[in-house]
Amino acid sequence: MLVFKLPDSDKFFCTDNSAGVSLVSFVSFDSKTVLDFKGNLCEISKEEILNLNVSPKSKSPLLEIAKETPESYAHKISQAKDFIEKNELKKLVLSRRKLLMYLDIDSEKKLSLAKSFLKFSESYPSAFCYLFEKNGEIWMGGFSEVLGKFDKKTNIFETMSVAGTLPLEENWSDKEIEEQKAVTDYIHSILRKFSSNLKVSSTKDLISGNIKHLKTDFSAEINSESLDKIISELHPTPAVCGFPKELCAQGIKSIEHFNRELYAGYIKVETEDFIYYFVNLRCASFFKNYAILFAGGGITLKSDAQKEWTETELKSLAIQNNLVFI
Ligand SMILES: C=C(O[C@@H]1C=C(C(=O)O)C=C[C@H]1O)C(=O)O
Repeated sequence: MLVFKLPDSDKFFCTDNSAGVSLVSFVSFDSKTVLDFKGNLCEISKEEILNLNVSPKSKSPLLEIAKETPESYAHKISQAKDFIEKNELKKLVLSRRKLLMYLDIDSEKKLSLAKSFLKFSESYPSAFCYLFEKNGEIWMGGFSEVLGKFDKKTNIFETMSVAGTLPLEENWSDKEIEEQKAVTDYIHSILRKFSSNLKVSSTKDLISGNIKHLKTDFSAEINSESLDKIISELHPTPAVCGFPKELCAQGIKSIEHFNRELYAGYIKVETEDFIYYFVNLRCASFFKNYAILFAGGGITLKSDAQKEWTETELKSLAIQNNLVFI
């Protein structure tokens, strides 16, 4: 079962499981896992979504997940800074998992994932939002960061550099500006190999609920045969990993000590006119009595551990604030 909504659209879609095509695929952060959803895309109403029976069955081994605290995260941030210094990097994106026990919230009520998905979709109209259940796993997520959007008719490829995070009322500092520039420079260096007419926008604010990011848009005419290569070169961008990517992915693994799974991977969606690749952020996996929320942020030598913790707390509220218990 999969339901999703495209950015700036109020229509919901599902896949009909028919054999042959797979128009939606989830690719993990390390690109090793690909979850294909079979069938054509069909519109689905809110009423039909509410009738879906999506309830987590499995209990994941809770004890394996050490509880992250501001102190333990500060220690990881200092390890990330050592790694940045030693390897002369611009940034490294560190993340954490937040455990949310439903029973702690309200023991009388039950989580409704269908209602939560609809509320989440309403709260983030410009985001790609999804909810799926496959092979006993349930994930929900959504964000407006696009790794790629390819127009099949015009061969125009669009992408964006999104990084830097602050609460809405705060002003940008050099830390966020440098952090986002590292992503912009990286995307630029790849796209210019594939297109001679690359257009780059000015940098603007991207508002996402209670926080904002810096965003630069790219547009380029490409050869359709280059599409897969462009995506594999772009992913993971320094918005979710770092540069050079293999070294940074190794550093992240040794500091974070968990498998990111689908978090910070991407979701490929093919429609009649476009092929989209959405960055899988602001997401969570759901179990019988708790959810694991994933959130991270770019670390530079200028990072303040307390602010980085707050950033992950604010990011995890995208999911947390939209959970509906009935
Ligand atoms: C890593 C995440 O977000 C990414 C990292 C950002 C940052 O470092 O400021 C901002 C937006 C996203 O590109 C996340 O939401 O977990």
